[in-house]
Amino acid sequence: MEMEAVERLLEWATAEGVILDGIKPQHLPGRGIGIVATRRLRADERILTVPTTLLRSLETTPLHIFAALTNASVHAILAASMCLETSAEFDIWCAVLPSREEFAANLPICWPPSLQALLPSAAQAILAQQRAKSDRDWSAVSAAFPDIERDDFLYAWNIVNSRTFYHTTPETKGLPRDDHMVLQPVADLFNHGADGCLVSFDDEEYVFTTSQEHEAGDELFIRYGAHSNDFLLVEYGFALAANQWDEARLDEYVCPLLSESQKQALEDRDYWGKYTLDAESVCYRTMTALRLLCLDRKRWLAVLAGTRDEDLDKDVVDAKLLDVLNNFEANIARHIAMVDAATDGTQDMRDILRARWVQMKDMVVTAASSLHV
Ligand SMILES: C[S@@+](CC[C@H](N)C(=O)[O-])C[C@H]1O[C@@H](n2cnc3c(N)ncnc32)[C@H](O)[C@@H]1O
Repeated sequence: MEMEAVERLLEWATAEGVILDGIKPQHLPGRGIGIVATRRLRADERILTVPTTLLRSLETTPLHIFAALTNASVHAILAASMCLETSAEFDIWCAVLPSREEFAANLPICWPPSLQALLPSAAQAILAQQRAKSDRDWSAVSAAFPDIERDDFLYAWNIVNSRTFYHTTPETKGLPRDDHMVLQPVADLFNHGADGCLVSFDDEEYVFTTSQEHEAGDELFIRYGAHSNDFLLVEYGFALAANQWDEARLDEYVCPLLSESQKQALEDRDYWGKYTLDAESVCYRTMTALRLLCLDRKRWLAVLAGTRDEDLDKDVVDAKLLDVLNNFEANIARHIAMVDAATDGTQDMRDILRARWVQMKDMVVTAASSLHV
């Protein structure tokens, strides 16, 4: 995309009251457009202000669209409204949005099913939910607006999915949390990072403020949420190389080891499932389940009650954990081999997929090497 499109967007946006102070959009390799500092910035500087009048929300949706979709989600309404909009102003905004080809390459929802099937199970679960939501929204919109093409709707739906901001007004406050969303120009060019700028809004404006100092040329981020890489990959089409919120699910390796009665004991105490591994270690739930495989019930309960020191059984539980991690690693190796053998989709898709499995392998290897078994 040419830079003139960004220049035109800025010209229009500033004429409409958007204020950029010390920042500008810039093409960044591998991240599309992002926001960079044009000068040294202090912490607590207001760098971007977007007037509420420029937000695309439920309230600014033309009445006939809103009225035809009364039971649909705000996500569906915003996407339908994008499909039906014909103003020249909106064209200026759309010119900087990611292309359909970029979405097709990056977003798993657009991939061939054979590649989707090679996603880690946590990502597949997120994808299934996303698809259910988009199918529901498409049913509502196609019934109300039969002239909207499915491909156009899905493109708009993905734009809304990957670029909206949390926002409420007294009128929208009562809606479900998922419906508290608005689109806004320029602000939607911030990429995601852990140390993001601060965001806030009131009736008049949406405001972005630095949370720390930045040098000129630094990219500025906002935090989309405390998301794992599986979530980022499915919802936004990228994963971070270093992600403090990354995690992998261990359920498929832990649950089959437990008998019915052990499962019941865990369920009774709310320790069944949701076993996770993060960049540093496995969660307490996992250790509790694995401990049940190693100890008799009396001792296991004593650890839970705090009357038996959990370190007493550390070696034997760690050995069980190592078995689990080794099984996981073997499964990762199988998936990497399947991705390498795959011919469906594009090389970009397969590279994204492979990179995700390699990240998981790194997590498993790090966790295994910290065990002294
Ligand atoms: C709200 S938009 C941000 C602006 C976007 N880069 C653009 O060119 O329009 C969200 C999209 O930006 C990209 N993105 C955001 N943060 C990223 C990051 N840390 N690394 C790579 N891509 C990122 C993803 O494609 C994501 O779907």
